[in-house]
Amino acid sequence: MQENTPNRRRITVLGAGAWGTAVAIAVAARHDVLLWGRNAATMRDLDAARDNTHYLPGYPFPPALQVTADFDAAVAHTLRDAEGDDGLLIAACPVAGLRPLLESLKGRPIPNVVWLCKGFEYETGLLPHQIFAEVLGDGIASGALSGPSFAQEVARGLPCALTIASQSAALRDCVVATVHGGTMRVYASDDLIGVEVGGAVKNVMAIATGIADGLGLGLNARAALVTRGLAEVTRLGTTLGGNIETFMGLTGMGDLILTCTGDLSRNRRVGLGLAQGKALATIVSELGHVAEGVPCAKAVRELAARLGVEMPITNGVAAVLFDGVSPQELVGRMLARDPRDETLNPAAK
Ligand SMILES: NC(=O)c1ccc[n+]([C@@H]2O[C@H](COP(=O)([O-])OP(=O)(O)OC[C@H]3O[C@@H](n4cnc5c(N)ncnc54)[C@H](O)[C@@H]3O)[C@@H](O)[C@H]2O)c1
Ligand SMILES: O=P(O)(O)OC[C@H](O)CO
Repeated sequence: MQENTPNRRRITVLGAGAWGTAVAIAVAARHDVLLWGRNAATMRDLDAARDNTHYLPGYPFPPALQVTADFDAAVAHTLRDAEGDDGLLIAACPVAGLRPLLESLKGRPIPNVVWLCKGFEYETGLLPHQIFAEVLGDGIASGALSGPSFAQEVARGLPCALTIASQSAALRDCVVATVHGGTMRVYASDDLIGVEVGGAVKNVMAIATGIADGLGLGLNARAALVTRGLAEVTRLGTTLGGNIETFMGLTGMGDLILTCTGDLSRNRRVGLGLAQGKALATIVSELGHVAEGVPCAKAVRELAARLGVEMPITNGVAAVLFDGVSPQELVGRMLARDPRDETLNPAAK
């Protein structure tokens, strides 16, 4: 196997949830990593235990991973060093936290920035790269790192393939040189829209598949839902300007398959809980983690309605989450829909 030995780089991960912690553990095999979290008491616990007992218990921190609640120190860790090398700043918060996090970076001399969150902003319907542009403009090399990746498997060092999407070739090269290697493969793309839409809408499809599986509708129904879900993701993504090819890749079909079928998915577990008749508030509180598909279902329903894009599965999930429609009623509605041609944008018969 070909060895990949990148230069040692200073990396800061902003956000100490499950995914930020897993990525920090993975990159600390080859780099000097600082993991920042906003709660000082929690970060002291992590430091003492050398384990994220709150969000990702059972995966000991490697020696090159340090933790802090000091935001200034966390950002300064990635500043250009005496040799002229820039560090890498990784934003690992949920979509809801991205705007405030980026606001707190304003006016600082920051280097390359990558975000890991998957969704549309609830209030604005914006994708993460659009939030970044609104807050920090286009003078900083930035991009989305996305793809099929459960935190627990990455923290265990199991193989995983991700995509770095950015308009900046230098940023893409930097992330590939830094993160690719060992058990981690990183592919590059310039299709930010396609990559971000795939990562966002698959979470809604995972809730739908969780509902179907929880109701015992069978493997045929699951395959149909994932496939029609991919058509729906692709329809919205191409309307927004994404490249159709991207939806067949890691951040499209790849992440859709993983999240719809893997029981480690928090979004799939939301759907399973809904099928059991649990209230959304109960499911979310039992989960103890973010389920991006919940706010995303509402944001995507509104966006698709504005754009005139047909998204029946998303609309159905949003109806169960927010309008009091029961999972059983949703199944009836989906099966009663009029027939369609199996093209991307069919005319109603
Ligand atoms: N867990 C995974 O396997 C995984 C994999 C790939 C991508 N992601 C994405 O990464 C993002 C973070 O997921 P996670 O698994 O780390 O979530 P998590 O629920 O495990 O942790 C969320 C972290 O963000 C903080 N947080 C919560 N709400 C916040 C807010 N409004 N503002 C700022 N910080 C906030 C919490 O304190 C916590 O540290 C999500 O967008 C998720 O879709 C997760
Ligand atoms: O646990 P979920 O449903 O948030 O999914 C985690 C990752 O996005 C899978 O790639």
